[in-house]
Amino acid sequence: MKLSFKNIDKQFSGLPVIENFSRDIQDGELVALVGPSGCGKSTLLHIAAGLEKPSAGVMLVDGVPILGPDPERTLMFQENALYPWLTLEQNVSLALEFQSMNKQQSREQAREWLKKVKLQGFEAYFPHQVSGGMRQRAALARAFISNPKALLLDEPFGALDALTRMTLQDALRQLIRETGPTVLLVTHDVDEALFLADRILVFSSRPATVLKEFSLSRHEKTHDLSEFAAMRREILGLLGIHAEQDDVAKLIEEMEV
Ligand SMILES: Nc1ncnc2c1ncn2[C@@H]1O[C@H](COP(=O)(O)OP(=O)(O)OP(=O)(O)O)[C@@H](O)[C@H]1O
Repeated sequence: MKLSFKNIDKQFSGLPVIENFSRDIQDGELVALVGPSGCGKSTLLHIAAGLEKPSAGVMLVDGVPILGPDPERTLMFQENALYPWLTLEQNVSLALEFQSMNKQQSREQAREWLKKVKLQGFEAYFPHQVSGGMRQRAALARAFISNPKALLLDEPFGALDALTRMTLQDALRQLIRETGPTVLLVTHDVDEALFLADRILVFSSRPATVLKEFSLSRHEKTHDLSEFAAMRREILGLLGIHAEQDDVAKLIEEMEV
């Protein structure tokens, strides 16, 4: 599924948030949006989801203007993604029940997906009975179960500790490889963007415009980001974070000496 932002402007009560944003996200591409807090990244995601209408310009899906939300374009948030009164299995199966699949088939598929994200044995647990990382695994299963053509991820692992985040990034990358959706990923984590993305758009503060675009699609990805050190430093610099403030940058610099 190709997502096209065409000359998008967005204001909230006269406050300009997005100015003349145009980009095509190709079928199967993963594009990360990074930028200062409050610059308008989530707003772009909401426009792609059909939850917000642009003030000017048009949002196209495979060349056709979108009319509103659609399960083909699935949004996933940082937290509160699961219903606390439903078990993990019920939470995951609900995505299919909403699409009118019968309950028994939905539950069977939910169990399959929970297995894929390594939650076998936790089907009957409620969200508060498992860890934050396990909740986000279940949220990933729920996002992928309906086989969306586009995934719109808003800081999906932002609330997790660094180690859990890395295992979840691996799980996400595996699921993306298996199912091939187009992905827009909003993240504050430059390393996450470098690890997952084919392309990174770095935004200015509000109103959001693209300061620079980085292409990574030809690189083989690992969590060892030394290959990306220069790009990483440049992105952090564009965001106003300099090496002396950044522990990982310091570490990489020490390694380079
Ligand atoms: N529905 C809304 N009504 C009014 N203002 C809004 C609405 N949604 C977003 N805004 C405003 O638009 C601006 C951009 O918000 P947005 O959530 O898109 O930023 P962001 O880059 O995703 O921020 P963060 O990284 O902190 O999540 C903010 O000033 C926010 O208050």
